[in-house]
Amino acid sequence: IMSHGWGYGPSDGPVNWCKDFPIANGHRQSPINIISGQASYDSALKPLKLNYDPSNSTDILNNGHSFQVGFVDDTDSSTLTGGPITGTYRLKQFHFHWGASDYRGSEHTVNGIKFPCELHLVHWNTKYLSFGEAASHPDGLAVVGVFLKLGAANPRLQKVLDALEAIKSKGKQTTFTNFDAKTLLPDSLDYWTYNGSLTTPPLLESVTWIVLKESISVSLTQMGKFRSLKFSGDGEAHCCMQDNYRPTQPLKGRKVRRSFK
Ligand SMILES: NS(=O)(=O)c1ccc(C(=O)N2CCc3cc(O)c(O)cc3[C@H]2c2ccccc2)cc1
Ligand SMILES: [Zn+2]
Repeated sequence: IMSHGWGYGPSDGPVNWCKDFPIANGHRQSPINIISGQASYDSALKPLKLNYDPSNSTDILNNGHSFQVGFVDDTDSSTLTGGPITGTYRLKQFHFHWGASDYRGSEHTVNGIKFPCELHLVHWNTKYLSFGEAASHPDGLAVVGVFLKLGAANPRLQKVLDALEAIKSKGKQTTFTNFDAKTLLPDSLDYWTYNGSLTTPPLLESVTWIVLKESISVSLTQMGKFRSLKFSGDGEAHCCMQDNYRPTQPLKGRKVRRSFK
């Protein structure tokens, strides 16, 4: 895990990231507030194609600022194609951002509305040799964002949440195989898209964001499971993993397109 030095607390949080990562004040930073009435329909946008092979999931890791489920990405077996992107992007990992309360936690917002949680499925452009290489190019990454909305318990989340018992603190990792990430997606793949960045340091401006209009459900109890994780490592002062989201950033003239009428 990269040396942190950054976090979501009062001294190492988003307002201070610009000191070590000046690109924080760049022209294509994420997340943003999506104003639905200002997103223009683009008939040239293709449907999203997500082909995920469940046998590619490998592990689940508490990296000290979220937890992520990793995938083997040495072949084109779990890919994103179509949508606003050209070429083939490989699934590398998915992770979440969430709040300390049910009224915040998502990174993107819609008409100023915050959701309690947001899922990010991270893909990298196979025209580059690796994720790390792709991350330094403007068309290197594509992240699919899915909002989680309070409601009935989501059975498809349960396998992920049950695995959290084993990775409570920073640096903990356990095997996590045969997980079909496609089961986390809503029925509709209608989306908004815009050019942005990683929402965590190094905040690289290399992400084509694809934010789904339809949300998936999460229950209060399931939200409690997210919040049972720790930012801190074993033996360190206990620090609940919550509010691990970056606030929305200025649009700076960017256009948000939508794939749906
Ligand atoms: N929220 S997000 O914009 O969707 C996002 C996507 C990918 C990543 C990511 O996979 N990595 C690799 C692991 C990692 C670990 C860190 O401690 C860290 O500070 C950043 C990351 C990022 C990362 C992406 C690109 C280059 C270096 C690191 C992070 C966030
Ligand atoms: Zn993220």
